[in-house]
Amino acid sequence: MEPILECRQLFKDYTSCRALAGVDLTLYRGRIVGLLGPNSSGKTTLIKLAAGLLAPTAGQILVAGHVPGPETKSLVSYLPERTYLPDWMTARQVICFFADFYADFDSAAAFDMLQRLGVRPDAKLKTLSKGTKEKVQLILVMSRRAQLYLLDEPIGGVDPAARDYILSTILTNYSPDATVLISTHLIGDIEKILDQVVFLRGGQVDLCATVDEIRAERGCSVDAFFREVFKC
Ligand SMILES: Nc1ncnc2c1ncn2[C@@H]1O[C@H](COP(=O)(O)OP(=O)(O)OP(=O)(O)O)[C@@H](O)[C@H]1O
Repeated sequence: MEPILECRQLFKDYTSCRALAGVDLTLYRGRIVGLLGPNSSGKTTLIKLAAGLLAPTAGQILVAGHVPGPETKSLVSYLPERTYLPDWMTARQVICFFADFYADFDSAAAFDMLQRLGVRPDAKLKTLSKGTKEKVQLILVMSRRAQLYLLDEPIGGVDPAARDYILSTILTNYSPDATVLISTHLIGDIEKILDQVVFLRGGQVDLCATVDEIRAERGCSVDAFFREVFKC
């Protein structure tokens, strides 16, 4: 099976520091993968490279066999760590905007999720709380029929009760051959939906394993294992 994401000796330097220092990683289709690591380990940088927002300093990153660029924009649905939606628009207007912009956007699914999460479609985004804006943004991203979803800290501001619905939405609302890569610090909440985890440390892959392997071989949850591995 062709990998959905491949990194070979991937380096990314900013002017002041090296964020990725030789990442080798292969992700296959049909998985939900947690991208985990302490602050500054390079998670956002890796996601931005996969989304085509940054270019590697050295090495290679491929999405479905393509260098991230115009061909991969239609394959990748990206949720940035910060909200970027225009505040003066309503949720309904941004859904219509996405439907115009992306051929693979499912407006009916988006309105359905909005209703289930109790978000009023005609409320202007600037009147919504931070957590509610995050819900709208996640709904938009997950309503595309993409092959690779890149979610950078998707539910940091969402209350714990809504998190469970959102996680089951993430689980059920994407095509079975798509892969979801989620960067998060909320490991305990998210690990129930993960198939696989990648630990980043200092811009390198420290561990790439299935959740079942961690539970069987380490005898603990991913959250407990992460705390042990990255203990300060
Ligand atoms: N635009 C930038 N210019 C300069 N340095 C940057 C820039 N973006 C990130 N960095 C640096 O690159 C390193 C990796 O940052 P990155 O945001 O990828 O880490 P992260 O694992 O996502 O962190 P966090 O968990 O805190 O969100 C850090 O040392 C950070 O300071």
